[in-house]
Amino acid sequence: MIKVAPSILSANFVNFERDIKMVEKSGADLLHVDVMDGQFVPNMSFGWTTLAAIRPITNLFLDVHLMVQNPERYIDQFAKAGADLIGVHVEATQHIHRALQMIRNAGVKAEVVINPGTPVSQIEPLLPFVDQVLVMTVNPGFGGQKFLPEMISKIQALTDLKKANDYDFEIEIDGGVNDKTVVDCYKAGATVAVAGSFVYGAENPAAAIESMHNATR
Ligand SMILES: O=C(CO)[C@H](O)[C@H](O)COP(=O)(O)O
Repeated sequence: MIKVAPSILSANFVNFERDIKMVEKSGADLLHVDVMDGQFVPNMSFGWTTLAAIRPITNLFLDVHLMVQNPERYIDQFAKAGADLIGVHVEATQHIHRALQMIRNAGVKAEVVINPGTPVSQIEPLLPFVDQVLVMTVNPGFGGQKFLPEMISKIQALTDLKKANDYDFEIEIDGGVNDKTVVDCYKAGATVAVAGSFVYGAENPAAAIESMHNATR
């Protein structure tokens, strides 16, 4: 079954501790932390000082998605703040390979992220060096958007490359994911699903997480 990563972008920002502990108790497999700089995406969220404050309050794996222009500038800070994985967008830097090397050198798992307008071919040379690929299933910047089904063929293409070359990376999806949209993504090979509004907007977040698990058994 797919691993579910609630996105704290949809949590209550003055009640992070309550909202993070709540999803931990509700069966979340990891925690997705969305960092937005107001430049790579039109929205802003928070930086590494917030991540450092989150680290001691949860045992969940911290999956940090940097929606940040030139993320190399901040990799060491996010690694020191307690990230378990750091994701960087191929569209956000001239030196994606260096950025991924910096992440691994900091002792953290490395992820490359692609926007809906970016083809898989653009990251093919990087696949031997990553622990996870994030396929954005909305244009990044905001929670609560509609899932883009055209992205399923990209998940399948990554799965095919993974099998053909015996690569070892997780495939994560992010944006508009719920217990319905997750099904075809899982069938195409997605292994981790980020869910913001579907989990935090639910009357019963534990049931929402369970429904995603059940839909992918
Ligand atoms: O990266 C993101 C936005 O850029 C969020 O993680 C994503 O949108 C999750 O929100 P939702 O599940 O409500 O679509």
